[in-house]
Amino acid sequence: MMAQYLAIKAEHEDALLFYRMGDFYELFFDDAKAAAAALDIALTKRGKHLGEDIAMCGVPVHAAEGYLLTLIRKGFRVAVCEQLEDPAAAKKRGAKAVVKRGVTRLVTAGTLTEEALLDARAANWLAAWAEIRGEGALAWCDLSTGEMRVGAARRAELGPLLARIGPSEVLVGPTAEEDPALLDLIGEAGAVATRLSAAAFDSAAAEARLKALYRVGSLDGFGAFSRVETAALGAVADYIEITQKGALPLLRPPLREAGEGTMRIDAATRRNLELARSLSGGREGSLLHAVDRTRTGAGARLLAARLAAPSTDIGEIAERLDAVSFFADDAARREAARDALGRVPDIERALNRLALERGGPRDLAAIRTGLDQAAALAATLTGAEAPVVAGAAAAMKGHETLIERLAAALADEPPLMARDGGFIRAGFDAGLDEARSLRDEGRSVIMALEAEYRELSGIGALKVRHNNVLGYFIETPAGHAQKMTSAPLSDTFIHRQTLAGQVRFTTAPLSEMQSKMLEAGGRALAIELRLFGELREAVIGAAAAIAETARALAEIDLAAALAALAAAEGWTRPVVEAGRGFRIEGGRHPVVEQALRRAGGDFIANDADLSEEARLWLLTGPNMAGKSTYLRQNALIAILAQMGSFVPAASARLGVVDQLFSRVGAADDLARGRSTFMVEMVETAAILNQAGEGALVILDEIGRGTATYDGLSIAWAVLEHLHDVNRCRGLFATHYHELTALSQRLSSLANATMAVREWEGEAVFLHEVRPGAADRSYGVQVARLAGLPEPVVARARDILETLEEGEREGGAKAARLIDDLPLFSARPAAPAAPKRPSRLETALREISPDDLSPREALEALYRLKAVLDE
Ligand SMILES: Nc1ncnc2c1ncn2[C@@H]1O[C@H](COP(=O)(O)OP(=O)(O)OP(=O)(O)O)[C@@H](O)[C@H]1O
Repeated sequence: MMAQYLAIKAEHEDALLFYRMGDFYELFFDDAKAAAAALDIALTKRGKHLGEDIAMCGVPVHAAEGYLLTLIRKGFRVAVCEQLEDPAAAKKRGAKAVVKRGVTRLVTAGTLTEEALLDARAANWLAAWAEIRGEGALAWCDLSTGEMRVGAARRAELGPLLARIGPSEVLVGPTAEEDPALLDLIGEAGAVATRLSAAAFDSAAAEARLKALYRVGSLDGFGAFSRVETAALGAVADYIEITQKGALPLLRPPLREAGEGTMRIDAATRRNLELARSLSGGREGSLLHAVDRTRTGAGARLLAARLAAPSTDIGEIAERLDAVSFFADDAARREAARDALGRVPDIERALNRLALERGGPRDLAAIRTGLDQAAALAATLTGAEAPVVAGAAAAMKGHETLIERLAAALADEPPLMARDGGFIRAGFDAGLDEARSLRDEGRSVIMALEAEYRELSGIGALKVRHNNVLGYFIETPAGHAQKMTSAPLSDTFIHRQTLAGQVRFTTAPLSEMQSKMLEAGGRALAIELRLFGELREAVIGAAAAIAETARALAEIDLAAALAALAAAEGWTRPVVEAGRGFRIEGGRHPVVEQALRRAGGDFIANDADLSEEARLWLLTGPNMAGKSTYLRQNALIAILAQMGSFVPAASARLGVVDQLFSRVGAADDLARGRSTFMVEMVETAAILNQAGEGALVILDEIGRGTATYDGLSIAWAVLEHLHDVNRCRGLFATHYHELTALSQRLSSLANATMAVREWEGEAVFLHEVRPGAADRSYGVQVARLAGLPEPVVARARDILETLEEGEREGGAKAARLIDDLPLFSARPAAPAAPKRPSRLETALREISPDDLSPREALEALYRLKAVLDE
């Protein structure tokens, strides 16, 4: 057995080998050590190999999925090695024959399909990056839903593309070893990199692989792909072959995605705007989380995809908005649709599990229920004019025959696994009904035998029981053993087993009945499995139409969810048009607004108008006044509008934004050995080099990470460049008030500020954006609010006053003033500061209590009191 193990393991060096032994998957050697540590399970020993103990650990087969998931999440790959024959068959070959085994599947992060291993509301992408002589292409595929995409991309575009897609696993060629920058990009996107051989990326071999994968004779029907695109697709196909061991998924034809057509948003901007994840890494706090009202997993996945890639096609955006309007205008239809959607299972994933021969009766039932609900839903959408809704409604119909067949065949609540049987409805198949009734009659015959044997033996405690080892048997308390094993009863009862308290027997009629039942049960299961296969074939035969229906359901779910969101949150339909307008009235930040509401606060709405004379806004204002929130809300409104959603504003009219950049003076990126300021500058450089006229740029306190004058100079030059060269729309928040003077020189730069009211020496933030420049920063007030010790606040206030005075009176004076600042006199409040004793203290010290008579003591007390009252 060890020889067999080692041979199989040698073919799967880079994966943990789950070696099936009966009811367990066992792991050996280093695999066992790694898995025991990762899963926190016991590490044991089993025999010796080359004189050393063999480390071993195991997981029960019925609970394997949970362990698999933990291992995959921790970055492992797992080869699942099954027993390919019945152990009894091996025994027939000889007592020492080893059961045949083979790897039936390689489980990796990008190739999961099981419901339990997947997040229902997120896609699971497997991507492949191919490069041929300087040209690159990325292919990406979701095995669980059958989606396949490909797009040419330059190396510089790969980061943003990976950030948008968020794959779990990226396949790369062998040269990636010498390409740490590529591996970094993949790591940053949160994916594991898997290296394949150069042959996997061979574009000529790729064609043959793709033909086999799609079961087509020619790829022409899919459109023309470049060599490098074909290579990337081929690598995905190769990996599917390796990991699925021959099971063919139901992939849709590869969809070509050119970079055009979607808003370009790089990884830093996505992080910054917290589109799919908050800065702390979770879903909570992200835009996606705040806007997700979908009722189905497929709807949630579509929402995530749209939010990750807002459109730049005005017609497409308008059509999507029409669909949302349709549901926004008709609350009754919306709620009816959402109710129906709540009952729709994940058809897409069920379909693909069936195709990969990993599906069970429950997946068939999911298709039955899903198609049935889809037809009912389509009936409520009649007369819809919005083309997206009308198109979806049409795609949701036409499955009557299949629904009827599945409904007639399947039990209402079928089991997960086909091999458990019991999922075909009674009355569907005469042969099955007959086998089942034979099996069930057997049970009543056996129960009748029990009564008969009780009478025969005169033992009232005699019982007929069943277990998996003996099958049916007769059991009596041990006290009756003598009687049962002597004549005349021993003629009927054949001894099987003696336990501490009981003795077990069988009889000829019982064994005979049992084998009849076994045979009938086996026949029933075989019939069920045959029917399962037929139903599965029928479903696979209609796969393309079912997939269409699934997509239509997701589309309706998304439109109805966005409409529900708009109705609940008071959002309005935006206008997205050609040109470079950007006019928002009463805009709000969706995430901050919801958080404030939960805390019982109100969000103050603000306008923005980046029309031609004021393309760039320079926003000054105190800390905590709401600058960052305002900047981001405008970017988020553009994203929402272009993904086809209503927006949190009283009105919004936007010229299409084709690139979006957002930067904040970043946090240290120590892991990559870069300082805050370096990161900030690298990212700013990317914007200045890339932003075109259709871009929207959001810069929050760029330049703050260095010395004041360096920072100011950089911010100044960046602003000029954005204004004169990039000529894009933008919002620029800064603490450098000096920059406000630029608005006189730069024709399209406007100053705006956050309104603050001073009240009893404290700053009250009104969160209102107004034209003009801030007069001061209120940093010291904020520091005080934050609980800085009072002496530090007082000292800061002194220094600030001195510096401001210095600034008014010129540089040389300022320097002198700083020299003059009474550094030590500013510490009077510090507890350790030396003080001159007061008169009362002096008087107290002069008293020596031991030398005083009671009367003198009283007089001293009067004296002290007098000093105090002086
Ligand atoms: N429009 C608004 N209405 C109500 N509250 C708001 C609004 N904008 C911001 N706030 C509140 O003010 C807090 C601070 O906002 P924000 O971080 O945007 O300030 P900031 O000016 O960028 O501060 P800093 O300069 O310190 O980064 C937010 O957490 C939010 O609770």
